[in-house]
Amino acid sequence: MRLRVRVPATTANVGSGFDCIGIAIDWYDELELEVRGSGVELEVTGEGAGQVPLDESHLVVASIRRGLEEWGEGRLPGLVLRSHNTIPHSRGLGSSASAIVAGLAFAWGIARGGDPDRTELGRLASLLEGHADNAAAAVFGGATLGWIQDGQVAIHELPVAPDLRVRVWIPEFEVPTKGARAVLPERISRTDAVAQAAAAATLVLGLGSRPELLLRGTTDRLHQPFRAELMPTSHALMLGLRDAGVPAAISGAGPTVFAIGTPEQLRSGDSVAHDGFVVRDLALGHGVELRR
Ligand SMILES: Nc1ncnc2c1ncn2[C@@H]1O[C@H](COP(=O)(O)OP(=O)(O)OP(=O)(O)O)[C@@H](O)[C@H]1O
Ligand SMILES: N[C@@H](CCO)C(=O)O
Repeated sequence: MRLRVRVPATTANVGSGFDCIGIAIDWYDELELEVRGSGVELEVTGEGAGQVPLDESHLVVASIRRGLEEWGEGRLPGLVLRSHNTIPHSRGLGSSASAIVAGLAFAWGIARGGDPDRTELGRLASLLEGHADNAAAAVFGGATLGWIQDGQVAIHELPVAPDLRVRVWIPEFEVPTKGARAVLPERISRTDAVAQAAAAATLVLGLGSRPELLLRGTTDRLHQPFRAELMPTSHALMLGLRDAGVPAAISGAGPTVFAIGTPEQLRSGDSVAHDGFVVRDLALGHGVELRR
């Protein structure tokens, strides 16, 4: 059996939607899987090559195993996995969620065949990742609202106006998500909670049909201020872009800076200095694809 998976990069939080709003972007990892013989053989090219493990602890292989426990017989068959990675790791572009979603899509193909049930894929991917924002977007594509509460996963696709585009500013340095979560406070004030809820609702309106609300909708009091010390140059760039009118936020747990808006809104940041960052203009992405 041979299977192929194409899985998008994602940005999470989008400022106000911490741990619940995610957006897929048209930037993909491509993976091929051959089910044969015994043992696990891995070939990794591109991002993470020489860094990710080449045994069963590899995140894609571990996710295949987990998916087979859930949907199949549980036993990991002999595998040859070729992973062509373009999504940078630990930069806030959802590489770990993409790897988990890819592994689960393969598991579905092995155990069940046919198109994956996206709700089921999103549920398990969110639980494996620990939060649903990147995982939901990687599974469904476009923009999603996804969260985990009391062990239950809820995912809804969000409407996005067709003229919205994405720009990312990617630095060389990495910030592992684990470390970026460790600096977050356990509690926030009621004032901040109200501001965050209002901003997240405003973000949904902005994405759907009112781009002039995106600048307000991408404000945040829950994570970005506390993570600034881990990524001072990203934080300064994000603030500079916002001063110029660009709806910018830290992408996921950082350190990439992300903006979504009309082409005109994104152009308003063209003169903001961004030394040390590589800029990419992108569209929204499709959800994971599984092919034979
Ligand atoms: N394609 C992949 N294959 C194997 N392991 C991967 C792959 N992509 C990511 N990983 C693992 O996930 C780690 C990166 O996960 P981490 O959560 O720190 O960052 P991220 O997912 O890129 O960013 P964010 O969650 O902020 O969007 C890598 O160091 C690697 O261990
Ligand atoms: N919502 C997550 C995204 C990173 O995976 C965070 O900000 O920690």
